[in-house]
Amino acid sequence: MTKFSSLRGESLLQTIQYALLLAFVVLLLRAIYSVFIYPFIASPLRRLPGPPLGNPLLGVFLPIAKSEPGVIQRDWVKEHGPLLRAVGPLGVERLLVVKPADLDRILVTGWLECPRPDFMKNVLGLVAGYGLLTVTGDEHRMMRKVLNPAFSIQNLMSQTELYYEPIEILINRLKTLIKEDTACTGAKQFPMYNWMSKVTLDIICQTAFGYDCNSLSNPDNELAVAYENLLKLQSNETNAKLVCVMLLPGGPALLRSEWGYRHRHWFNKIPGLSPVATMLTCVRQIRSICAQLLARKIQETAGVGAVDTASKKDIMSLLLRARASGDSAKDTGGYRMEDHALIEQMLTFLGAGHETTASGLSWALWLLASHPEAQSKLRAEVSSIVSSNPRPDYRTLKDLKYLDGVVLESLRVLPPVPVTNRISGTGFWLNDVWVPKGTLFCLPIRAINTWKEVWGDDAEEFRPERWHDLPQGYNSTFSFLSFLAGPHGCIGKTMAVMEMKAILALLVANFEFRPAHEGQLAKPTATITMKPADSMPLLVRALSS
Ligand code: HEM
Repeated sequence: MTKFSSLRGESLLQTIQYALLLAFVVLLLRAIYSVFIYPFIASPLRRLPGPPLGNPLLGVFLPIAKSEPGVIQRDWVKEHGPLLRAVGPLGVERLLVVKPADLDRILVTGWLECPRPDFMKNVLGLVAGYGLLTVTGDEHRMMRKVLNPAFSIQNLMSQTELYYEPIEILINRLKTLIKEDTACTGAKQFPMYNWMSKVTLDIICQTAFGYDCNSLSNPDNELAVAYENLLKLQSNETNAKLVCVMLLPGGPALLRSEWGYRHRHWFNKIPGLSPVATMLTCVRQIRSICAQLLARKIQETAGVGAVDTASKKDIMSLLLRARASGDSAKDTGGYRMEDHALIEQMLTFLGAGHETTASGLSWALWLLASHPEAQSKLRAEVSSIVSSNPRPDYRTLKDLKYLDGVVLESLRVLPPVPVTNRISGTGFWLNDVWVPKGTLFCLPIRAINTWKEVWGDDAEEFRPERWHDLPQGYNSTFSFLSFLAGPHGCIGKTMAVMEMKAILALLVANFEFRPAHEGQLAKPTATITMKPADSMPLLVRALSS
């Protein structure tokens, strides 16, 4: 009996060994097929034009990593046309799509079949909360329906006044620092990205949560410090490391879990992965501040402390009032945003609404500094308005034509999000090309915004006037894609444009901006957003009022 069971045990062990060996061989063959055979001879996309396949293990990874964000994609479009294939590491194919009809298929008519890829949702969720940026389908539709009223024109109009306190603090701080400068030249060099990051953080805290963060005057503010530490981590390298951890089986769940957070110090022991531990710490700090702010808001909305909540214009107060009255649930078939989901949205607004706008403003200031004639024209337009009304309202800002051109043109030429991705959840025909399930789409925003076929030969130049006489081929949805388009297009677009206008109008009316030194070049770098690697040093001269 014992001999019989030991024989059975041995043959079971042998069977397991054979099964494991077989599984290994199958996986190996599959990997060899995907990397070395499929993209070269079997893929239905292989006949599309595109850059050379290069090393099968790395694909186009190195040229992308070495190039300025969005520029290599632009060069490929120039060389190979508006629908091309590039093969990334391990044979993963991506389609670059530029033509309006193709973008419409991916972003609008077929948006449900083309969601954000998992690695993108996981990275966005980790740094900007598991809110609107990470959901899709019905959940997204309902969430967006609940949030839309907070971004309505009517609400934005009533919020515009909230921008001005932080902007005035910024202007006074810059003026004081220029005056205190021992060189006394009337001008001083400032890392403008850092200042734009502070003012936009203070504005989003006011407009989204009614919270006075005041990072401009109080650099020790807990939220400001956590954000500063998080932003310091941003680099191509950190992004690549984070994506690698996210691609490991169980990686996203580990980073999201309480266990992962408690054992985050282990990342410090793995060479090169310490930024992951710091990132988890910063995001936890930001999340817990959001939870405290929400708890306070819920108390206010319940009438505790006799606060006049009806007059509060911030997004959170509005969402809580709608939730308490049951209005939001009526329109969304009973969908109710619970507290934990609201905290994730708060993180999303902070992440998506702060750094993007700060980058957009830094690039606008750079373009104005390097185009003094455009800066003078803008000053001529805004100075008289600002001198008679230092806090221009929504309508006044909207009617300033040259300011409008400057904001749109800088977002077109140097978009804060230079490239984004989607994935095909099912196989489908795109024109006459069969796109297999699982194909990555690279939407090269910077290349689309400067596509010569639409914008003409001077497409890459900064020329705000072009917005007053748009080219014939201009498509109002797909030729300027800085905020993307379709159901996942930026919910904060109008808010961001208004905020940029208010800040630029007041800055240009009060200061002159020049390059920090002769021959200065912009140094864009990107993780998720494209920001200046050197924090955009500019020479700032205070203008006499
Ligand atoms: C200049 C400033 C901004 C730029 C360039 C920008 C750009 C974008 C882009 C390109 C997307 C789509 C990303 C993708 O799906 O791949 C997006 C989505 C989003 N943005 Fe913005 N954004 C800006 C400001 C804001 C502001 C101020 C807020 C909110 C306060 C905001 C909130 C969001 C949210 C929640 C989404 C996800 C929308 C959805 O999936 O339904 N953004 N933004």
